[in-house]
Amino acid sequence: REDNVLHIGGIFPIAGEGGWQGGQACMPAANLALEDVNNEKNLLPGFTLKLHSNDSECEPGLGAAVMYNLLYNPPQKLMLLAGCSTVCTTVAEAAKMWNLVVLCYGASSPALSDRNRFPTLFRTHPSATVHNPTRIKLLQKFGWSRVAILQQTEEVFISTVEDLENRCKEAGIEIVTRQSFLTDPSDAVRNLRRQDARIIVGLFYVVAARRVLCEIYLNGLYGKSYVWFFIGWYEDNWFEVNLDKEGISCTKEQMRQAAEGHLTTEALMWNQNNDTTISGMTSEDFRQRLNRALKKDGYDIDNNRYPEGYQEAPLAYDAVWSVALAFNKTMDRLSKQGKSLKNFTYNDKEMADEIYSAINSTQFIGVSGYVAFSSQGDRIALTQIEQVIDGKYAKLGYYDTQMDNLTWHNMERWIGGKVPQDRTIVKKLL
Ligand SMILES: CC1(C)CO[C@@H](CC(=O)O)CN1
Repeated sequence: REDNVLHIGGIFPIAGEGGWQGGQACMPAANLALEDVNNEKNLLPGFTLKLHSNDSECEPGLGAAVMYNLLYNPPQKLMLLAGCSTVCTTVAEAAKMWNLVVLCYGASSPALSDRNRFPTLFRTHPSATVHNPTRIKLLQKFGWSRVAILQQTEEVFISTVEDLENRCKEAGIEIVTRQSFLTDPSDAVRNLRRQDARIIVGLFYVVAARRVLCEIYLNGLYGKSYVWFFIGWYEDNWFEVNLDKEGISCTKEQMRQAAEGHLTTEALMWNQNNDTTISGMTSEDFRQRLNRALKKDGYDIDNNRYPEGYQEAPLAYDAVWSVALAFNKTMDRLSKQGKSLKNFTYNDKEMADEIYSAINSTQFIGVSGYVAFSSQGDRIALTQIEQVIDGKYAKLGYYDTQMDNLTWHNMERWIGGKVPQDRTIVKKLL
């Protein structure tokens, strides 16, 4: 029935070039979740959740236009889903004027962890700072107290490095130098060599990573005396592809040599164990269903032709479940006051606060793992550590920051057969 529908808005980055077109897989994932929550008989009984979506192309201006269209065209929306850090920043900063919760399934920018600027923002996508406690844990595990930082001057990496520097200070780890570059890393890498950097944390997008790796090779900053920390969400063979297209002067073999042994950290986005999640599926069941849906959309999954955002699809699926569970909780509370969500209007602050507190306390086992939000609305997530061994990524372990628990498989391999030192050891001549 038309009047028993709860409407939400969805802003997905699909077309366009700049940024992350993750809506290609995240929108189908969100639609699968809508199907599932609406089939869940004891969830929002008597009501149907409906998603009204449009494409932001990961452009904040277009994202704002999509938001206004969703808000100024009936039916009344109860909250907004959005992806891309730039779009979420714009939408979440404006949404408070309509008392709307914004749930971001694809936004990693640390700047979004700010309740003053974004009072109604929640995200199922962890902040990029989630890597930092893991980096510190690994530095401590291998006894490295002298590190260098190499970063690309992009907002997300600038704020991540600030968080990392604070954590290094707290842990008594010296940052011997912090080098940054916009597009050409050659000077920055040469400066690392001059400062005798041995343990280096690198923060850059994947195209810049290939340029850095070739400079590492040319400057000899690789092998048994060096350890590099890279970001783990590049594609697995990132250091062997696009070399001609991007004008990389190193050969595939040289890139492999430079890449051997580096460590990576990344947030876990797919539930790692065989948990039966709140949807009744395991994450592998979800993968099969998503693949079928994407094949229907024309993606040649069997030949590894994945849409962008495949990695983050569980975050979009769980975002819709978060909304349904929060609305369910809110409906129960409101019915005791003789009210209903279907009467929500944009200036109903009380009802907006009910929705906010319901989502704030939402926790469940999803296909992306345990879903819960910090007081800043950030996703609480596990991180995974890998190392390139013989040219392939091997899983070294996982870190649960909340519990300070490192699960380690003792698989790591060092080129020199022992843990590299974080500085040149000058032997005292007797
Ligand atoms: C892990 C990544 C690729 C980080 O950027 C996110 C997009 C964004 O923050 O704009 C999507 N997920």
